[in-house]
Amino acid sequence: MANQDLLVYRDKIDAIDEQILALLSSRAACAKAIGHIKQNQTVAMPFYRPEREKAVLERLMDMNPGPLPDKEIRRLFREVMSACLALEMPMDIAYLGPEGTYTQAAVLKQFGHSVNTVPLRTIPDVFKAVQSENAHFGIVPSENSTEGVVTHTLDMLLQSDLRICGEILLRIQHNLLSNAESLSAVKAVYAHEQALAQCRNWLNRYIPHADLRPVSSNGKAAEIAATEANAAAIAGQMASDFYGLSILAAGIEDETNNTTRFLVIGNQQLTPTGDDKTSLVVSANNHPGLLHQLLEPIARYKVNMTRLESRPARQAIWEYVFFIDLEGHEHDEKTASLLAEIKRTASFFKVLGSYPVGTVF
Ligand SMILES: O=C(O)C(=O)C[C@]1(C(=O)O)C=C[C@@H](O)C=C1
Repeated sequence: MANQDLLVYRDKIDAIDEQILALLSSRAACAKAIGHIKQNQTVAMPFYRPEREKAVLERLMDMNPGPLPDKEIRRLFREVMSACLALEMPMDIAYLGPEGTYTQAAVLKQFGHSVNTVPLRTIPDVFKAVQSENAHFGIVPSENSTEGVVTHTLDMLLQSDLRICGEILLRIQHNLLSNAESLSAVKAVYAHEQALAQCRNWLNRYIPHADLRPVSSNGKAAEIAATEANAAAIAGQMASDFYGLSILAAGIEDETNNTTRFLVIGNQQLTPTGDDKTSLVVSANNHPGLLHQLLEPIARYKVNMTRLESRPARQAIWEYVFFIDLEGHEHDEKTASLLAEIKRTASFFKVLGSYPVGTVF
């Protein structure tokens, strides 16, 4: 009898799948039509519209009746839009490699699996690929749990004409990946030194006998663990799939809730979504109270500053440049007048981009 019920539900699922397929095909046809419209404009119209994608995903999560959790709805529709965008324009996305790193996971979280991902060796290489139009967008770490603030990215943003077109927040889960039979068989653990530091308590407790070996990236660690007997790597789920390693232990970080931030860099100006951030870089001749003078308008406008970073300036005329993230879009009225005030006091002022606030999902 139970089996009979099961068959009834399978029949229902078959019928529903047919409807989903028909609907997906209609959706894809609409995306193709949008692609033609975009292609036929006299003024170039961007194919990738992160602000629209954000609105689509949020609307569906708000409407979600269950039982699928919002996170799964987001993931499924993320992939639907990724496939639709690929019909309009196949996207090449450059990122800081190697494959299997958290940066690659960030690419897939933002763009889905239907893009062509291009791993590059350095952050300047990623900027160059986008600048020379060898890639549509680039993904670089900004504040990385494995490197802290990524100063290279800040330096490149200062020099380059590219803009920040998005931020990607990724919850980092460290796993112990290995082909060893068991934890007791693991003789060496490879990882970026920060990942080793973040898992220290767990490593001391469960594999105190293992030799800890820092390497340049967690992707590199996984590559070594895939070939060396009884070696393990600390890396994300992606690396386990990519290098064919088993997850010997999942979620081994001492501090859970570990989120890192990546930036999407490109040539695109995005329109406001109502929930945006603006990144800028400012400097002025050094004098007592300089920072206060630059920041005072932000307090007066009651705008939230989500980040402040100072970097030694390359040119000697300014000693420091300040990287500031604010809530709001440069084309919002309030943000625009705040930016105009900051610009008046600064001798150097550059908006790096206005883009939708990222979600941790
Ligand atoms: O609305 C658009 O402009 C589309 O191109 C459609 C669509 C989608 O599939 O919903 C696809 C790609 C864009 O990045 C945004 C949305």
